[in-house]
Amino acid sequence: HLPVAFRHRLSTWANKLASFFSPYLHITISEYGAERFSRSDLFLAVEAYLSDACARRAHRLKAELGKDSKNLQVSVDDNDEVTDTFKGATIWWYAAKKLPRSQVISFYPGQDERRFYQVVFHRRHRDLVVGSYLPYVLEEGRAVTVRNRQRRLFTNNPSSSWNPYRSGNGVWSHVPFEHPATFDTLAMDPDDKEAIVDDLEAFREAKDYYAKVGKAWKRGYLLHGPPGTGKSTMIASMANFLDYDVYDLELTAVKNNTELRKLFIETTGKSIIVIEDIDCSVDLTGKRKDKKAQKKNSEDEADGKPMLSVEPDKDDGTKVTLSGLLNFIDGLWSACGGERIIIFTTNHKDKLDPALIRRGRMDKHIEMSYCSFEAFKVLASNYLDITEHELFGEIRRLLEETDMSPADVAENLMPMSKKKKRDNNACLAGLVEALKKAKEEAAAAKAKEEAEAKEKAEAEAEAKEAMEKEAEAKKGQGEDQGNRDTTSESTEGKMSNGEIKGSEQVASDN
Ligand SMILES: Nc1ncnc2c1ncn2[C@@H]1O[C@H](COP(=O)(O)OP(=O)(O)OP(=O)(O)O)[C@@H](O)[C@H]1O
Ligand SMILES: [Mg+2]
Repeated sequence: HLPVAFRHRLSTWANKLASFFSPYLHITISEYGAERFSRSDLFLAVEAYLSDACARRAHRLKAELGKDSKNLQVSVDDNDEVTDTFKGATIWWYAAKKLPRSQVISFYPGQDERRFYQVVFHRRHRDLVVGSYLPYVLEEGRAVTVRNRQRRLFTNNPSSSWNPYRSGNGVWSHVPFEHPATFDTLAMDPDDKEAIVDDLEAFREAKDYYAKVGKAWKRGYLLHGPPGTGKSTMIASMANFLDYDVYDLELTAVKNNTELRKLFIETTGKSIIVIEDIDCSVDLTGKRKDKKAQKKNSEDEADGKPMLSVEPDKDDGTKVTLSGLLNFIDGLWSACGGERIIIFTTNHKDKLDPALIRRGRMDKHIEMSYCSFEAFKVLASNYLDITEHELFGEIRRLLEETDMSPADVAENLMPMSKKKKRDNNACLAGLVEALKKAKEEAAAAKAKEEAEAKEKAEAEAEAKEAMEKEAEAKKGQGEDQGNRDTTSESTEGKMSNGEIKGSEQVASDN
């Protein structure tokens, strides 16, 4: 029943009086910061910190299955107090919530309440708390969040459905990342594998080093090799090893370079950005694009309309260009955030533009090749739990002679039959059979190819012979003519002489 102004004044006096007698200071950290739309980073960090470090000391807890979390999150319940100590100072935390005074009926119950944490400490610890304790809480809380989060696999939405005001309609959508591949299950040469693991580990810890040498904290890998040799599996293993999110970028759904840049900006740190089958997904020939632009230019001129500036490399809003992609990986924008790994996969490394895969863009080129014996041993121990067998010798010999992808080898080691019990001998014998068959097929294909080549060569030789004959006939005619007209030396005759010489040489070479 008091007027508002008077009420405010009263509460200010009350606070003043309290602070005169009490030596304690309060800092409030509310859920929604200055930007009303997103939850404050500090609040989330405090929540994570308290649930990790101090929840054991609280009496009232609440358990929730966080949205992006793989396990239960226990945190301090509202209106409870927890105590923390930091460098000898005691700090009290309170969780509380404020209900809005407005009388508006909300569609989403609970949406309107504002939760906040309050940290209370003695006046003499002010500098300590503000200067070191709160930053420490922020850092710890972030680390806890990263540890507890469910890793995610993102894919880009088509730009027609981008809507920044609706959650779930951002530029990326995601599902939990649950690929079980690890470096232990990945079959490849052990030395190569170790080198890759080493490289990844070095990258993860190299924040300061990258800063020192003045490079953006990112690294590019190019995985190349025939189908079924484990390129996608390698990406999953890397993500699991590093504990990173994966952004699977579908280039065909990206309309232009601007969109590509936006997608990049929306990725977070600690992530792997993947473009699979880079040679197939988009036309990256810069030259053809130039031609198109030129054609467009000339059409514009033909219309007689005033021409707007059309630079050859300018993004005309229809396509991702090579230069756009180069900038995506290595331009100024690529330094936003950090701790990103960019991976391209391809079946044909030679089809890629050298600029795209130069060091600095794709720092490490990893070749995934057909199954070697070493790789086979990994598969055998994974699938059959064996490290030795009498058939290994034969398999080694066959693998050296035949190209078989790890995917095919794995398929042979995994008989999918519920009735039959898995029998190692049968599996390995089956693999030997398959290898023999593959070898025969390869030999047959080679023989066929050779026969075709031979046929072709023969046909060519025949054609040449025919040409030779024709030329000779012509020469004969020319000589006849020369005899008739001895005064003028025909240049044609010279040329045909030359031709004959040339073809004679080719024939003799053959
Ligand atoms: N090196 C490997 N180690 C373990 N498993 C493998 C390996 N290579 C292939 N596989 C098995 O074969 C399947 C196909 O492999 P993957 O998808 O990684 O091949 P890829 O190289 O990405 O092929 P593509 O070029 O066609 O995309 C996987 O499910 C995996 O189980
Ligand atoms: Mg693949």
